[in-house]
Amino acid sequence: MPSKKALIRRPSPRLAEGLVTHLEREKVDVGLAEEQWEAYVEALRTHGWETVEVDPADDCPDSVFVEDTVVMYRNVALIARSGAESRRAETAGVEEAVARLGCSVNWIWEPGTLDGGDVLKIGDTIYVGRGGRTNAAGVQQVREAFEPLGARVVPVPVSKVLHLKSAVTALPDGTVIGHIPKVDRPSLFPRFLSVPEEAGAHVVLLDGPKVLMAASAPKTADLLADLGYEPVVVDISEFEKLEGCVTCLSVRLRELYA
Ligand SMILES: NC(=O)NCCC[C@H](N)C(=O)O
Repeated sequence: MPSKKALIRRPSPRLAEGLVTHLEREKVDVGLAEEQWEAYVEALRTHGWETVEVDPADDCPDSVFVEDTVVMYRNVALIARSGAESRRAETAGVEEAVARLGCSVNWIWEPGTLDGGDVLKIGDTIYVGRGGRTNAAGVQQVREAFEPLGARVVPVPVSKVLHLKSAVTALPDGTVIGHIPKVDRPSLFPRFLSVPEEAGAHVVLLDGPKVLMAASAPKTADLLADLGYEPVVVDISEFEKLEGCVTCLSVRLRELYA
């Protein structure tokens, strides 16, 4: 029976100092962000995910975006090396957490850079965004880490948004969804569905037809409901001000041996 564990990390009190690259900086309400984070975690739990809290990294403003620190494939945790130097200290606590869960641990090494937000797995295909945070050496190291385990790595250019998964994610049947103005090459994906909102491109697969989505994409939620999915909606406005989305607040671990 596959495990359903999800790594999460409590927001830093310095969250408001988080990086912004493609957006104008807006004031972040840290108290509201904490409430939104609790509701996000509760939504995961309600749908059967056991949440595993990584030790907080209070000095790292962006540490809540735990997805960027590690990529899981089967039982292997590949510890990222962020393209943003200010985020590199975040990995220490994550490394401890995945080791405690019994994962094999591997690392992206210099000169490679990789943010987990650039990695989209669909079955054994691993799309890796080559953009502002992930370089060619990072892509190559993902190949070397995971292709011997049976994965196929497909590099994808990313120029319009922070990460690949800011542009596209995938529905339970593997259809890739994205908001066309933000996707560099939709034709790289075998099945692509365009959605009407940028935030509509972000779904976390919860269970069967249930998909976790942001409240900022109501038209996409309607579209997906019309296609037979069951959107579970959370408000993550304070994280969106820092270019975060629903995917980046957790790392789901589905194939642990323990
Ligand atoms: N995977 C993600 O979408 N992560 C969001 C990271 C946002 C953070 N402010 C950053 O710029 O790194």
